Amino acid sequence: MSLLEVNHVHKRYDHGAAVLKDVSFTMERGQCLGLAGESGCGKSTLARCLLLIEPIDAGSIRFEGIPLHNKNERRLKPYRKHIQAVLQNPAAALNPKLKIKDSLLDPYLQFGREAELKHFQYTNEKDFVAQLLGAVELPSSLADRYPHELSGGQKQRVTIARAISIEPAVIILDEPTSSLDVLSQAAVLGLLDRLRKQLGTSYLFISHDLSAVYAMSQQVMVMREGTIVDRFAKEQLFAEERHPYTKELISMFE
Ligand SMILES: Nc1ncnc2c1ncn2[C@@H]1O[C@H](COP(=O)(O)OP(=O)(O)OP(=O)(O)O)[C@@H](O)[C@H]1O
Repeated sequence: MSLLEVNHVHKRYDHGAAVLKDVSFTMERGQCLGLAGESGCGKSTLARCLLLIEPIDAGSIRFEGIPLHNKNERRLKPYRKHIQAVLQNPAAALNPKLKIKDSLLDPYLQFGREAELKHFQYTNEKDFVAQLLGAVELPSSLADRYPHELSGGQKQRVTIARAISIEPAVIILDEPTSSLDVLSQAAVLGLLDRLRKQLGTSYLFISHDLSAVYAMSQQVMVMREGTIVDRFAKEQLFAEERHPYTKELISMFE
């Protein structure tokens, strides 16, 4: 059984045109599945549907075979801990009024007891926060700072630490490095890759940049105007049977 199974999902915003059109795919355990496509094609909408923030209009989303789509909040709560997110703008993702340690503890306080941690151990707040900061290669001295006292790269590492804190099965990474400079981008991508291997987490890695998706993923999907037009193993990127749109995206980074 696949970890996450998306079947024939359709989505439109009120009175607007269809944004997701018959989207189907599966995600396997421990893998990074990439999703590339140009701005506005519906990638973030798909991310929000998978994070159960946006309802879908038709189709299904299953986690370990259990349907999640359009369940009420009470019935969804047990599944929210399995699917976490790291989004484009870390400044917006962190509450400016909370110290880093309090942002880091938030998911554990919400879901920790049910999370059955294997890699991190919770003995007390201070030690747990230090373990999380260590995992993303930040000093524990940052725990008492506020977000505005951190660089963009450090903030994004904090949002990654927060996402992994309850060891979710899936992390949706929606353009996680696009607000960072080139050096920080490479460092954060390297960190994400190491953490996936260490923790066995599955990633959906979303980017407009096919070369970043290629670098991170074992399987790649290409989206165009709300439809997945191509899916292939990374090694098949340059194969003749690639969709013409994939070839167009490849030509942009060659
Ligand atoms: N909350 C919303 N209400 C109405 N329309 C929306 C909403 N969010 C997104 N859209 C529209 O849905 C379409 C897809 O947007 P989406 O953000 O999913 O694309 P994207 O591929 O993630 O783009 P980008 O890479 O620029 O973030 C766009 O036409 C956008 O204007």
